Amino acid sequence: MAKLAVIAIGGNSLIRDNDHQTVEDQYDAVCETAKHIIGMIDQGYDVIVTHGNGPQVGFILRRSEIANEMAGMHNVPLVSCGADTQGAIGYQIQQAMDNEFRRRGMGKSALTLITQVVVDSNDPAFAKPTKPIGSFYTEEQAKKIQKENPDWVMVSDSGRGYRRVVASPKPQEIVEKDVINKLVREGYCVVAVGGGGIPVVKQADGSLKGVDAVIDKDFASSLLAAQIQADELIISTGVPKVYLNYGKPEEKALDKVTVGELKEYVKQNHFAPGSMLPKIQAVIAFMENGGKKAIITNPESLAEAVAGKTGTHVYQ
Ligand SMILES: Nc1ncnc2c1ncn2[C@@H]1O[C@H](COP(=O)(O)OP(=O)(O)O)[C@@H](O)[C@H]1O
Ligand SMILES: NC(=O)OP(=O)(O)O
Repeated sequence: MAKLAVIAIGGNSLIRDNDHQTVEDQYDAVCETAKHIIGMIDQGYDVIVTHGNGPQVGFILRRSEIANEMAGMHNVPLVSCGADTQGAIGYQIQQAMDNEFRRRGMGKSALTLITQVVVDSNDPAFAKPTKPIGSFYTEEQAKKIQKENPDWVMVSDSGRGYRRVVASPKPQEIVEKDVINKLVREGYCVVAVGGGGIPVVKQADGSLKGVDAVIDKDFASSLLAAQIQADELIISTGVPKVYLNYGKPEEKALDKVTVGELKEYVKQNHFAPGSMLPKIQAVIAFMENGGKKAIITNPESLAEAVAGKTGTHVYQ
């Protein structure tokens, strides 16, 4: 029987560097990633592909703001920018997967599901933005931008530059989880929970309403994986493995690690907040909610990682 994996692709891992940020560059990265995901499917996996949107949602929001400042165009609310990324990135992944399925005569197809994710309107995250979006800026650029936009909150993003941050409430419920579960178990490759899902709150009468925020896609993917009892949560990001003392001379790769050991390493501050820490927290949450195994690796190592040859493997 096929194993069911939720595989979460980082928004940053779809953008190779500052010189490769166009939609076409991103599609090239998506096509590469699709080949690696198919390398997993070949090994007997059914997959739900989830993806980030940090850079992309920030680009769309900034375009809207500039169009508003320069041409008086209406602003696009952040929640709609997030929904736009779900469609645009989902379209690219769906097309790339389908082209590859067809090329290899695999008789499978991919489809993208608009996914809403319920958050708590009283989540303290609304008062304390933490989710980096959009471009990376140098310290000098960040100071200038902050002066021009006093309402922005900017932080240093894991030593990679300065970025604008927005509210990132915790996901509580994946609204479309039953249909996602049904479709993947029928054999579709389902693209869902894009950008962590479109954040919505439940109103008194039970109706849903969008809110301006960006949900962490690793937390949302972890919740989805636990709720549909996926066998594995796989997080695909910019590094082949997780490291202790990352970026220091005594850096050490983690090959196999237990949840208990990971919790100890979190206490020892081995994982940067805003980048690796949320991934580790998402993996711990999945494992504590009944998950059997999680892997963290980069897109090009996916097939080798599920074969046990690389990546960081997390066990109970
Ligand atoms: N301990 C660590 N081990 C490995 N990578 C780390 C660690 N701490 C921070 N990182 C950084 O976190 C990055 C992943 O976070 P990020 O780029 O924000 O994710 P995403 O791929 O979801 O966009 C890695 O590429 C690496 O630069
Ligand atoms: N929404 C989200 O978590 O995006 P990134 O993976 O790009 O940070």
